[in-house]
Amino acid sequence: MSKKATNPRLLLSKEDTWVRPYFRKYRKLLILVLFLGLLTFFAGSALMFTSGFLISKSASRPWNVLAVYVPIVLTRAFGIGRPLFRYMERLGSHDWVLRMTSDIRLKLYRSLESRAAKSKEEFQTGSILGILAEDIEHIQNLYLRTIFPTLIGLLLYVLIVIGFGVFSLPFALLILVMLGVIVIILPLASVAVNQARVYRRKQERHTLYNQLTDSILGVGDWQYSGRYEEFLARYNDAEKNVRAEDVKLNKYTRFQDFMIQLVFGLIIVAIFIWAGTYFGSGPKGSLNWVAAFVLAVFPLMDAFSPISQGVTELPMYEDSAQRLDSLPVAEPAAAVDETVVVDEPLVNAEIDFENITFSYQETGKVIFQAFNLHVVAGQTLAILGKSGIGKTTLSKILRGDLSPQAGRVLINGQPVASLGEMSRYIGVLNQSPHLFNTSILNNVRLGNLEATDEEVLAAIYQAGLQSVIDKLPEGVNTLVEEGGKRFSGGEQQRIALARILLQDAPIVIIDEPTIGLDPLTERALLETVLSVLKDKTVLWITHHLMSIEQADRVIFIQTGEIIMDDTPQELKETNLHYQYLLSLDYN
Ligand SMILES: Nc1ncnc2c1ncn2[C@@H]1O[C@H](COP(=O)(O)OP(=O)(O)OP(=O)(O)O)[C@@H](O)[C@H]1O
Repeated sequence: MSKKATNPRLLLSKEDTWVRPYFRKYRKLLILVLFLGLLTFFAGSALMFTSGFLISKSASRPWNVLAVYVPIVLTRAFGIGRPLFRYMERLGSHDWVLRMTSDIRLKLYRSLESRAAKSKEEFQTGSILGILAEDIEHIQNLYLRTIFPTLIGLLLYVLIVIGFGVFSLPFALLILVMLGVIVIILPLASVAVNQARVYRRKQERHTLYNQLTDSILGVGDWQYSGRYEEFLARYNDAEKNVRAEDVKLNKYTRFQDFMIQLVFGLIIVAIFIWAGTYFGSGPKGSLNWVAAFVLAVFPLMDAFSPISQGVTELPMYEDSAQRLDSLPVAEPAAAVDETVVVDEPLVNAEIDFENITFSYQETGKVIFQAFNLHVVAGQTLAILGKSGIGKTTLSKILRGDLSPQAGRVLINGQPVASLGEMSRYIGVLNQSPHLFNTSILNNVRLGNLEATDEEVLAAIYQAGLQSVIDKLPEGVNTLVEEGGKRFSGGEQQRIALARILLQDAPIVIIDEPTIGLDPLTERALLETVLSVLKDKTVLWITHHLMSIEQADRVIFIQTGEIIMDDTPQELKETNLHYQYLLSLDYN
């Protein structure tokens, strides 16, 4: 968590970069929404006012038809106006919220994408799901349930007090106090009582998300180890905590609603008495105003009652804002003039690692120290080395997912950082490519969304999937099912390979895609992969030496240095260590 995340009052403070900026950005729409909100309540109140007047007037035998005709027209006008304004206000406020959510989602995506490789390590899947599912929705609700109703309620509060002030100052003061209980005292009391509770509930929900996703991702292992019951019990316990907080909060909400209704009842009685005395002392017909005033107050209840609930939820929004704020700030894209824009597809790409020094911040362990490597364009380079020596780290440095503390990485003489979108340059075939729950065709098309069906099919067949597809009743339109489980490991890798072929990047990193495959499937897959990628620059990270003779060059990394570097044929003849590795692999 960043330092900012511990700031107790982040929401809407100057440091808040997730909520506050949108106030300014869409302020005109905000003003319009507030105005329409006010008009809605005004029309509702005026409707009841004119209706009350009309009923009373009609009952007192009006001396002139115009005395009822005008209120009838007004009743109609306000009756139509109220839903119309409400509709427009809803339209406006949701438009505002959707615009803002879309901005926030984009910002969130950029933030996670800019450090895609790191985000996965820094944030648990559950946290990210929590942010996507809950926090953004909370921020939406912050506007719809708290900010808009509170602002409209406060504005109405002021207007009503001023309105009564026109007739009678003492009564306006009484209304100021009584409505103040609903608009100010009850919300503050609710925050004081529930703040910690709302915050705790949010935290517990978040823990629940983390636990649940973590456990579900490993549900198989829970079952295999015979501890499924324990898993369920743990989850139920965590959920029970959340529910216990919910029950307490609901209890308080019911009490609060009761208090609001009670105070409102008192306000109505007060207005009834005041209007009776105030207008009753005039000429006879003046009593007509009593019903008008009393009825006009009823619709206003809808304006004031949501304030307490909305304000109570503030700590929850605060927590969401803090969590969003703890996300990495998206690294700004390199300025266009510094970015090398390549319009033509790159065919050849050579790679240079120059004096790379790298250690993971978390452990401080130095993985590379002044590491140098030049890879010729079109070369297939096999990278060997003990587990944990840094082979995958090297590929991440090449992709720019990790930045070295010293040195630089060049592709065709250009620093990787200045190249912009890396998928134009590098494709990756790793141990577990993700297949989405859609057709084979769509999964492969991900490599290049512009590709025609013919191009997609060509890539599929090149990846050696013809015989697999032929057996499927729906051919390339067959769904791969979640995570690709409709297909075997080797077949999934071939689908991923087709995707890479379609992507047509000049460099491909192959990071042990054959793990878990039987030797025959492994050999067949490697043969396809290496032959279809033979014109590209390939960095092939491997433990197995199967098919290694197809590489142009083999290097062996040990404690951050290259201790072996030659063609596989030369190494086989001259290098004892390599011969030993070969003997291990083939025995
Ligand atoms: N995010 C990380 N934070 C801290 N240390 C890490 C991180 N990722 C990897 N490491 C460590 O860095 C070292 C190199 O890891 P890397 O995955 O690059 O090794 P590798 O050679 O590809 O291993 P393998 O062949 O087993 O896949 C390991 O000791 C690993 O524990």
